Amino acid sequence: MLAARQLSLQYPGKRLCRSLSFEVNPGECWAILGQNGCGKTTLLHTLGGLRAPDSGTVTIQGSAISALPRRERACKLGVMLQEEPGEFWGTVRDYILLGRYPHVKSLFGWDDPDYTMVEKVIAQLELSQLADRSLSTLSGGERQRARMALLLAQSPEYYLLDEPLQHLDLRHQYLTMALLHDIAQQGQAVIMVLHDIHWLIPFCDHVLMLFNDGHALVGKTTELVTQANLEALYQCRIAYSSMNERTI
Ligand SMILES: Nc1ncnc2c1ncn2[C@@H]1O[C@H](COP(=O)(O)OP(=O)(O)OP(=O)(O)O)[C@@H](O)[C@H]1O
Repeated sequence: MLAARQLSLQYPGKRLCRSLSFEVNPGECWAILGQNGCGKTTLLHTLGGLRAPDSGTVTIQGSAISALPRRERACKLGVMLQEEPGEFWGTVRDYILLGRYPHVKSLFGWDDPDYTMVEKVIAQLELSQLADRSLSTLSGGERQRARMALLLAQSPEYYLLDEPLQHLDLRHQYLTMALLHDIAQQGQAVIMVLHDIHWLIPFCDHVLMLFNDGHALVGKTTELVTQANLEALYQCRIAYSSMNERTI
């Protein structure tokens, strides 16, 4: 389990959360919601060990994330950042292969199962026509699908994703949410920052609502995703009709 205990996060002059405790178990699909600037990315980075908490702890199966060797950490945790630093000059397939890096066993690089896995995720993300193209030539949505494919190739136990639907058209938003839901069903865990509340009820079983004053609501989607809670969270009127169907 990924456990946050008594977590407090802040920047000078801004408290993002205080004494926040929750547990994410294998098989669960979580959404982190809140207004711009409330601290969702900072929280996700802290859960992924990219930032130390100001107080409190984050552990994975009882171990502090910072204590895990890097390769082991990459097998347990996969992080999709909101923005990717740097440029990559290889093909889409080369890029996705990087996801297999923590699993490499041979001194000589990737083995057949790694290549097989990469072809599988290329097909899943509908990237077959683009696999031999330079990554740098892809559109925003195509690149986002390549980033998702890299994470699937990495196949971590816990997926941490910051706005995984950015740049995607409606079809690929749906496919990505269905994919993330399936990943959780298969026994891994998914935690994503989400802005589009329409995907919540069909695909996410847990939710963390982070308010601007640093308090949070944490629990089951079916209990917390109410019109009153959403209006309090986003500070606007919302005509919310829950979309319970997993089809568009
Ligand atoms: N290094 C920093 N120093 C000071 N303040 C920061 C720093 N990084 C982020 N912040 C501030 O902390 C707050 C939380 O930022 P964060 O990126 O976590 O928000 P968010 O909820 O993910 O926002 P968005 O929905 O816009 O992506 C913001 O007000 C941001 O300006």
